[in-house]
Amino acid sequence: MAASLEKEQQRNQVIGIIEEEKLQKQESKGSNKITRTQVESGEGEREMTPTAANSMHRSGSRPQLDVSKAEIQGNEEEKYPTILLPNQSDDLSHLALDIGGSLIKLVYFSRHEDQSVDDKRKRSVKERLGFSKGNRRSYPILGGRLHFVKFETRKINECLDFIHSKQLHCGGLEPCYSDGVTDQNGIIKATGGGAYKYADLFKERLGVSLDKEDEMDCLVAGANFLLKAIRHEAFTHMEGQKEFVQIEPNDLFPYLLVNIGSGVSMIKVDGDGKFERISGTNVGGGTYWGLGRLLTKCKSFDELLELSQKGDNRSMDMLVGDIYGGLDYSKIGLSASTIASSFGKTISEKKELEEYRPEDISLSLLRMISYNIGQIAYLNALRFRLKRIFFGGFFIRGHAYTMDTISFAVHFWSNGEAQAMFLRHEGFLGALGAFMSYEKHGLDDLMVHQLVERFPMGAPYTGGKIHGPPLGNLNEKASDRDWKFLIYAGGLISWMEKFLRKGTEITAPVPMTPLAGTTGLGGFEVPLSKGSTLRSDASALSVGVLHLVPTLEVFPLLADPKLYEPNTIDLSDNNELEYWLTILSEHLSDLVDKAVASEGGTDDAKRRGDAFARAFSAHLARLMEEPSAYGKLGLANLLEMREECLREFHFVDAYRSIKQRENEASLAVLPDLLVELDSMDEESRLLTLIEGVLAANIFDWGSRACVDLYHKGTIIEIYRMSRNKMRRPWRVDDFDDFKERMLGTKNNKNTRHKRALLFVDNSGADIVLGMLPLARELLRRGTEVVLVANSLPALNDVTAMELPDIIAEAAKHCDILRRAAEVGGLLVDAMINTSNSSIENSSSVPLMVVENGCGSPCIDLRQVSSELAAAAKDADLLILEGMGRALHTNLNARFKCDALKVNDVDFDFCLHPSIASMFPIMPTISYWHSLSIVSLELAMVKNQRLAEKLVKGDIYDCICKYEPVS
Ligand SMILES: Nc1ncnc2c1ncn2[C@@H]1O[C@H](COP(=O)(O)OP(=O)(O)OP(=O)(O)O)[C@@H](O)[C@H]1O
Ligand SMILES: CC(C)(CO)[C@@H](O)C(=O)NCCC(=O)O
Ligand SMILES: [Mn+2]
Repeated sequence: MAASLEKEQQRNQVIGIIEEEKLQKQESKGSNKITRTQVESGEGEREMTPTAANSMHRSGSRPQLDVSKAEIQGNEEEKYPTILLPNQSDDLSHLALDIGGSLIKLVYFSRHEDQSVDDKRKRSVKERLGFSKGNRRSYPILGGRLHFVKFETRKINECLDFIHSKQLHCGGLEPCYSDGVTDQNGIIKATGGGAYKYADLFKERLGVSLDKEDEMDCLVAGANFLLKAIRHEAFTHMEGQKEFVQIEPNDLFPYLLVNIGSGVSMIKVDGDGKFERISGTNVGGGTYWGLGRLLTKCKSFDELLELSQKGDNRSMDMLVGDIYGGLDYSKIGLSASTIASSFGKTISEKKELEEYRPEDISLSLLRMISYNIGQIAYLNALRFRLKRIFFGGFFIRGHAYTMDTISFAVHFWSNGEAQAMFLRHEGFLGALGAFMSYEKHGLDDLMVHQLVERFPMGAPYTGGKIHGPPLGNLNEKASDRDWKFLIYAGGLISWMEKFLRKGTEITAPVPMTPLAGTTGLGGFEVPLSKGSTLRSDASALSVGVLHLVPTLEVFPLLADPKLYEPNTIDLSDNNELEYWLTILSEHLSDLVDKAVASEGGTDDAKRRGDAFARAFSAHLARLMEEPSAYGKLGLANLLEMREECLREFHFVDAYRSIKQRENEASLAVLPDLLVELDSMDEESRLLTLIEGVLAANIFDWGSRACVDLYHKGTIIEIYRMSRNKMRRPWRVDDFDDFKERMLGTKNNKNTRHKRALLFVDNSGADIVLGMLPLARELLRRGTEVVLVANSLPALNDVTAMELPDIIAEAAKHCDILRRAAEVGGLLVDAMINTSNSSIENSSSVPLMVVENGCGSPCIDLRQVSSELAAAAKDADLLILEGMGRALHTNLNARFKCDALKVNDVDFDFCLHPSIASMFPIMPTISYWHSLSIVSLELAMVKNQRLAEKLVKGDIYDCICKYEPVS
């Protein structure tokens, strides 16, 4: 009863919105009242320019934004003011379809509320730094997520159910009434033959019209978008080796696009919207699947492909050797193992179909078709002198052997001149292109740094909504079947329940990469069937959800964003990967304990903790088997995945209570520390401050060795112990040079820095006793300080949200901090003692807090928050603290201003050979000299065995490295 009442209310709301919008439209026809808003939002174009040739067609086809009550936010004089759409549903979704002969591909967009609240801190930062988000566009930016899903065309009903269950056909407005009531959002972009064939079915079942977009247009638009906007979208695949390539957007054209769907289209692409379909072949994916099904009685495409992995085509194919009595035909370059005639061997034998192994049939067929397509592609590339060939379409299905075969053909016939490349979103080109044909999505001018790809780590849907593929896909093949189950169960059974049931079945997935030896001159060897099972559906996990975050920006102080590589460690080295995967898996149980405790240790929390552990281990196992399963992976991505996985299992902040406890304990001793510091002269104070940063950075819950320490002593004991160990000279000790830059020499007083950005790391002692006192020193010297902290929790890192309270507490004991925080607008709410007796100079530089835009212990400076980007504009000193931000990432980053990197190096994360080796042999990073960069490396080594072995030092050794401008 209650439910139906609620439904009715919602329905009235929806109708209310629609009615209101109609009203607004009528109004706008009669007067110019809201035209500005309309023009800015893109909606106005339709109303204002009815004469434009195709405006009728195009405007009608666009899912509409609800612009009722729209108002300009912020300054009217701004060139591109942000428009607030109070009535626009946050869940506005757009859906586009590519309905092919074999598969239906869906790309849909879901908008998610900006989780960060627009709090006082944010507003004051905005005021002070003078920026407003989203000033790049003249219409509201659609931040949200792009999801990729596919269904078999023969099971179109499942697709319709899916769309219906998620209300994708009506812009995500909930609830949507397809039974008779069709709202104005009932138009969906669609491409592929099915856009024609199934138009009536969509109308009938969902009440929507399909707006047809040309298939070739869409393929090209999708490919161009992916190649320009997604980092490492393309890769080569030769002899089992996958290598990601980054192509410069201005060096992309011309190329040949070969889309291997049911049939094959070959398109010469010369630019955006500039292309020609130069060829095609009817021998394609449909041929393999169709013939294969008839010949092997396989029930699914994957089953057929899986069979091929155990096949030996020599029983089917006639080889050169079969014809030449075992000899090569070397005169024309054919080895005995070259296939002379696919399936040719079967003519000379008196065997019936049943007497052949289905495995061999499948392999023979796969090779015949892949090789043929590769060869035709090559010939067409030759016709137009195209060097690059990109292969898309779901025939490829991320299957190593298929890609190797195609690559071999291209390489062999072109003598290495042409290169075959594959796309991670292989089969979604057309659907993406259709999606992009909605105007004013702004998708076409989204830039690389505004897209973040995330893999659903275990939670197929949260809050009752499906966000990604179901869990079963981790090692289950029947993805489509699962979808159905989940849709119907959606809301009734939580995904967690399902996971817990499924969890026991999750095992390390089986590899599908045949290793070396697949190809050889003039022919192929039999694939090494290392694994007998085919990996779960490629689209399920090889392609993540694309998060569109229009507010992300490239950190403006990067010397050269093109050369910037955040990850210090290259995980494409298998030993590295193995080392880090092991570390993460060893940390897991400890992390789960923390996570469960953070949620009060309830039964529910325990179950989720258990599920999280299983999901994350499964991902680690998967990566161990197939390192490039998630595209090009850096350590930063790996660490972020862990945090994301926690969040998916609803662990908002696993270290919450630890952080709180440590903050309190540290704040309690802060006054004493400040008194101690104030009694020192400038020089010893600076040294003590740097020691303090190093010592306090010992509180790192990412490190095993440190975690063990915490069980043995109080925070303050450990901190004191840590500081007492700071005996100089440190293992590497350039402190004096740094001091000179800060304090100058007797004859030469150095100028102060204008603004320092301090990238802070952990909560507790690290921030309170380490970084805050350092910030205070800079403030005292007249340098503005911006504390840069995480947007979301990660390990025990302090977040931007938490900082104002910590600062307010600290400010109670310190006038310098208090004034600066006041000026920086951080103390609006805080109840602090306002007696300003002893400080004579009332003009203070501000202390500010900005969020960095990420939720991981590492930071990719190509994708930072607009706050940080704005704060960076006037900064002339950078201090990067902690191993995540200054070591795992950004160790090699080059900046446009002075940079000070403060790392502690701890056992688990940092003393891996690759990193440790950077410290004893400092010249390896000597190229810093060539830039105007001042950097200081401060490191503490926290493992005896490794310290001895690798740095020839002792546990808790410190490294302080400073490089002055040359
Ligand atoms: N789960 C699957 N079910 C069916 N076919 C699959 C599957 N996975 C991969 N394939 C292969 O992918 C092909 C379809 O690829 P794709 O979706 O790119 O083409 P399509 O759009 O359906 O076809 P066309 O563009 O020719 O109309 C199939 O013919 C088959 O070879
Ligand atoms: C007919 C299409 C374009 C449908 O996607 C595709 O299946 C295809 O390109 N087939 C090959 C037709 C040919 O050029 O021989
Ligand atoms: Mn197609």
